Amino acid sequence: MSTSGGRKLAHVALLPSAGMGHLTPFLRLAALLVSRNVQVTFITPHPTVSLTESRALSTFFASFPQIKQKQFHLLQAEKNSFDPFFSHIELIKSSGHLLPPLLSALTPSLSVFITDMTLASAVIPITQAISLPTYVLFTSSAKMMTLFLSYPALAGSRALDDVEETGVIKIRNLELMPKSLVPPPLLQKSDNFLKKSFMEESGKVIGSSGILVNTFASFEFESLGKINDGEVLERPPSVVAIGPLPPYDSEKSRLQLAWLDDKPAGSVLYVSFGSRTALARDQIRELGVGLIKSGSRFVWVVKNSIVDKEDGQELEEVIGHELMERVKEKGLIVKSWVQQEDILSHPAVGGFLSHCGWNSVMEAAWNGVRILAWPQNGDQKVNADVVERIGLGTWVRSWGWSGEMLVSGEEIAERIRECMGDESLRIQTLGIKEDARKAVGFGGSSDKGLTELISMWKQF
Ligand SMILES: O=c1ccn([C@@H]2O[C@H](COP(=O)(O)OP(=O)(O)O[C@H]3O[C@H](CO)[C@@H](O)[C@H](O)[C@H]3O)[C@@H](O)[C@H]2O)c(=O)[nH]1
Repeated sequence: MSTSGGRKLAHVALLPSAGMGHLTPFLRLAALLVSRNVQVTFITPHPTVSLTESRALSTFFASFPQIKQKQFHLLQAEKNSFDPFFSHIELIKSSGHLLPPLLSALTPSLSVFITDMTLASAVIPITQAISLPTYVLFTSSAKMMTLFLSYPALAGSRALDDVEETGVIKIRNLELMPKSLVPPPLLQKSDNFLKKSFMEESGKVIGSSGILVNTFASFEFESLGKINDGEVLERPPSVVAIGPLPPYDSEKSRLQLAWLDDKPAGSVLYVSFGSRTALARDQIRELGVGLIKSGSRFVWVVKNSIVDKEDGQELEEVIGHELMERVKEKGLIVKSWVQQEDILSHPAVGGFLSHCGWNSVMEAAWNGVRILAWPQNGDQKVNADVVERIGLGTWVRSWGWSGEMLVSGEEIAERIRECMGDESLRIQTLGIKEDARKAVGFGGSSDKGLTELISMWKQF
């Protein structure tokens, strides 16, 4: 705790997990806290997995000199998972014992620590040992949180065995969750990273001082209400919706937008599957065919490998010469990192073909851009379900999980036409944008939630 003009300031340290899907909400939260007169120390696991993460960190610290950066040098470890981001999460966790000296060297002493839900089991025992109140930032939806918090209990009962027969999961007093929404690794008998992570982290998150979640009350009213009313766990930690976490100024580059500038309002479809999802080569090509046949204008971000450092191929090699030429007639196609916020906030952009990574969902809500959902992995079907129910977009459930089927260009084109031509969806998404802005605006639900937390932290 420190003082400014005689008033107490809270001092908060943040420790994010691996990948832009986890780093971005932590950076946005740090920026938001600074704007609320909170002193922030940002702990950066070093090295990062992707170049994009290290670039985002450099830009961030250059823009926020008042935020103290502390590098957390990770142990050298063998990669033991097929997914580099999962390996890195393991590495951060196994380096956890290096945190105490780093934390005790921080001045003034910390009021609160905030970490990611994927790191809770390594961090919370350490921070509890030094009586440091620790919160978890849940970077996915509140609906996904219902599954996350109840998973150990489900795994300990017959619920997961019965799912093959019943086709649904029953989480205490909640509406039944169809098996088709649940990430398949969570239902496998064999051990895997996600299952292990849900088992280990969930219990520790339950013992945290509270959970912050990047969503807002009117968007996920039911899930938030059920968690806080004790209908998921008998005694849940308090869950506070603080989203959508707004982008900070230096996230905007305004570099790539010339192509969009002369396009009619709402006429362009933005196509991206987030920071770590590469479609199979044949699916990428069918998607290209679909985009052309849809007749829509588009900006398409092609991703060919999970980690950017490993992608040495040229765009033309990935999508083929002929398709490349045809695509150029109607669209802008890129194979590098784009500033998604620049694109989604551009008036020409009216639709988003998205995998429904939760940050992308919140960014679409923030900008009032309708989603055509094409979830691929993990939490993304649960998120797509939220999107569809609230009226932010449409979802073709039959497209399945990544790699389950090859979705034809013809089918993709038809769905794009439907989504982009849906006037009522356009109007609904504008209403959601208003609600999103209200939630974080002065006196809004997320604003109030964060304000209350900060005043409590000042007392710690
Ligand atoms: O070229 C790009 C690609 C992505 N982004 C940004 O990167 C973030 C990506 O996050 P998200 O949309 O959530 O997707 P993933 O990168 O796939 O995120 C991972 O983390 C999320 C949060 O836990 C989960 O919901 C996802 O399923 C998981 O894959 C967003 O802020 C995007 O705006 C860009 O700015 N430019």
